[in-house]
Amino acid sequence: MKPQAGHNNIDYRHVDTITVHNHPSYVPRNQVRTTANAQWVLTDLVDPKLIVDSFGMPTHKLLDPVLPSGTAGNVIANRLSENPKNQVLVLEAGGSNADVLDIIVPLFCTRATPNTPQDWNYTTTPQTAFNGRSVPYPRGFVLGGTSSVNYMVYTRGSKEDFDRFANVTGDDGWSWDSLIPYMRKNEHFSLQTSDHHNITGQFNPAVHGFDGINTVSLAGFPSPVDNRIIETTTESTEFPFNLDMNSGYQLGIGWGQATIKNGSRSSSATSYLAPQFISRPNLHVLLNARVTRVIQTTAGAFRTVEFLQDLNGKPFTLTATNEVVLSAGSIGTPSILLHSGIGDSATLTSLGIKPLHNLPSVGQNLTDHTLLSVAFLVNSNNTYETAERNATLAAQELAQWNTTRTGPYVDNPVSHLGWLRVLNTSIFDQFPDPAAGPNTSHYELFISNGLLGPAPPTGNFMAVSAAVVSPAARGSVTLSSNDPLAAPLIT
Ligand SMILES: Cc1cc2nc3c(=O)[nH]c(=O)nc-3n(C[C@H](O)[C@H](O)[C@H](O)COP(=O)(O)OP(=O)(O)OC[C@H]3O[C@@H](n4cnc5c(N)ncnc54)[C@H](O)[C@@H]3O)c2cc1C
Repeated sequence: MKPQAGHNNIDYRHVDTITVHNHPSYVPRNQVRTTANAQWVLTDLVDPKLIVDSFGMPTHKLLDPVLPSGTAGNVIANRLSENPKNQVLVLEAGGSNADVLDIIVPLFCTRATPNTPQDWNYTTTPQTAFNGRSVPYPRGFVLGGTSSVNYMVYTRGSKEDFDRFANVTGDDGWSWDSLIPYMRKNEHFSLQTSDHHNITGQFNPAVHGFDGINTVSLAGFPSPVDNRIIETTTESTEFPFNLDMNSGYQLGIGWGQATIKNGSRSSSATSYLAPQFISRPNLHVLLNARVTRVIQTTAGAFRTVEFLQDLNGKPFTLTATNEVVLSAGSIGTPSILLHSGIGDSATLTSLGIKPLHNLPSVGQNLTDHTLLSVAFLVNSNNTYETAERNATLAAQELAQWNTTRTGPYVDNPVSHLGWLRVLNTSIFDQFPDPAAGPNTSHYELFISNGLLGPAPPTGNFMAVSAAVVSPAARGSVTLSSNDPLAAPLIT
């Protein structure tokens, strides 16, 4: 399936150091710079140490990387623009996140994807393990990227996960101890929930940050399954209670934490590009700008970005005087690199793309946590399905959310989480344990008082969704052609 074309409304906010020629809808705000080749000019971007790609790993040094605006991209844009000397431009292929109810109301997160205007609407190639089916592979196509469409569950990796990054990279900067200050710096843990309930015993304050930009909160509306889940943890050794699964030790069952602020989604667009930040004169955002390539400016340096605003129109280019940060996510980043001639040279040549840098690992080792939602029929009518089938009740609950930010719509559907390991470990006599260590889970459970998705005509449900969080399988992102608008092959 092809990615969606998006809208062609252009949102130029405070673009004051950039010149655009031949673009009828652009009216520069104040300072205009004219360049001989009619390109856009930016100044002073980026501390390379801050650059991360979609896996949270450093981007390839070749690209000291203008910013696609995803979850990571907006964080970097915010941090860089703290320095008034840096002029930062964020380019986003999708549209604005503002006023899109399905990506604001937490309970509506299951409607945000797949097959919506805010989704790239990718599908995988036919998967042998799925009996030849191809499945949706959602990615946010909107300001804030996937943080604008995800389920908002706030989870850090385990200490062992981060320490493994440090070992693999040989860079202690990726260890848990090195990164925890940054996790705190990101986080504004809210001590107040929408229903003002007592949150003592539902999290561990010692492991959180309270002064950051991205709000994290506990549920603000009680779920009918709350007590039963907590009772299970006292009755079963298989499912022990964990006060805070974000402490570095993740095993057990505990209360869900979510990137929700006052009953609304906190994405990297609403937090890191909030009004107090987007009003900075040196932070600029351009929507509906589809990057097609980065272009080599001098040997080994790619400082020019090519992008389209009209998918059938002529491309624009802009050149950063310092560097370009490529943060287009786990699918977008390798796609752009490959179309730019950075990848396996032989494969690129066979597609008619001129190879510029032989880097066979680009697009390889795609790792993801496959999730399957398991539904249980329940004999209660107090589940999400009831309101979904009753338009009057749904309208009342939405009105309650709208006026008071209370009621069931303030939360995502995941009340509790479990991080667990397979019980029968004899399989690891034959295969290496893919988890980072003995205190790191193999699978994650998301517990919800209803289905994660549209309600069928009858029945009430409880869902326990399972995600494989230490997968052994690896996939890839490759190109089907040299057309940068063609969807990549996700295998
Ligand atoms: C349905 C779903 C639910 C999820 N739920 C959770 C959850 O509850 N908790 C959790 O921790 N994680 C969750 N995730 C995963 C998490 O949201 C992502 O891993 C994370 O947001 C990725 O961030 P990123 O910065 O790497 O990429 P993204 O946030 O995807 O950012 C990439 C950005 O680049 C833009 N872009 C891409 N290509 C181009 C181009 N050519 N030109 C211009 N712009 C481009 C995209 O439009 C996007 O804005 C979920 C993911 C999905 C799909």
